[in-house]
Amino acid sequence: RFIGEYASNTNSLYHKRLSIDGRQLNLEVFDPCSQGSEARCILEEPVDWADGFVVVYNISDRTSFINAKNILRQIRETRMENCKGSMDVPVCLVGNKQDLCHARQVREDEGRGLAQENRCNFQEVSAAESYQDIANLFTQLIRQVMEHLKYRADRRRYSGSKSMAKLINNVFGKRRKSV
Ligand SMILES: Nc1nc2c(ncn2[C@@H]2O[C@H](COP(=O)(O)OP(=O)(O)OP(=O)(O)O)[C@@H](O)[C@H]2O)c(=O)[nH]1
Repeated sequence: RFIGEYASNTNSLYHKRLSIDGRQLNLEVFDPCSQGSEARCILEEPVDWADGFVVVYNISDRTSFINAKNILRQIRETRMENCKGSMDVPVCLVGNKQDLCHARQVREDEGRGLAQENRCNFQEVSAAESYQDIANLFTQLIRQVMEHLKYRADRRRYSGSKSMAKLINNVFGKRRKSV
């Protein structure tokens, strides 16, 4: 549901239970209060705990696009510190307020280009006009998040079994020597 007017100058955490592909999920959406003046917007804290990100700008406000660019850089830097070359945490860049395209300040191809540079998904939407597009966008991101978490768990299992194989080799090696 689109709420036209509301106070939104604090960090907000939203909870939702939902079912995707037969799996029951508890979704937590943290909407951080971004800080900074003009085109120097950054998040208050690094968001290294998040499983996925939705970065939103307003297509009729170039400053918000520059802010989104800064936030994407911040996410990328946090990802590089934490992921160490593993598959990226999913990010979706969203150009909102498509209904205001008569006052457009950011071209669609600029948004798409920024998304490509940051290896993330991209979509233009109008939260005011289409609830369904936003719902689909979240569903798509959550599917990617689940894939990403599975990938990380498989990697951990694989490196765990490699260490086990090493351990077994060492033990046998020692035994052979002592026989
Ligand atoms: N025309 C139009 N207005 C929108 C749309 N989405 C949000 N708005 C309006 O834009 C204003 C800002 O929306 P917010 O959701 O507070 O945006 P925000 O980026 O979280 O703003 P901050 O809380 O300042 O960070 C509100 O008045 C919304 O009603 C849209 O798709 N079209």
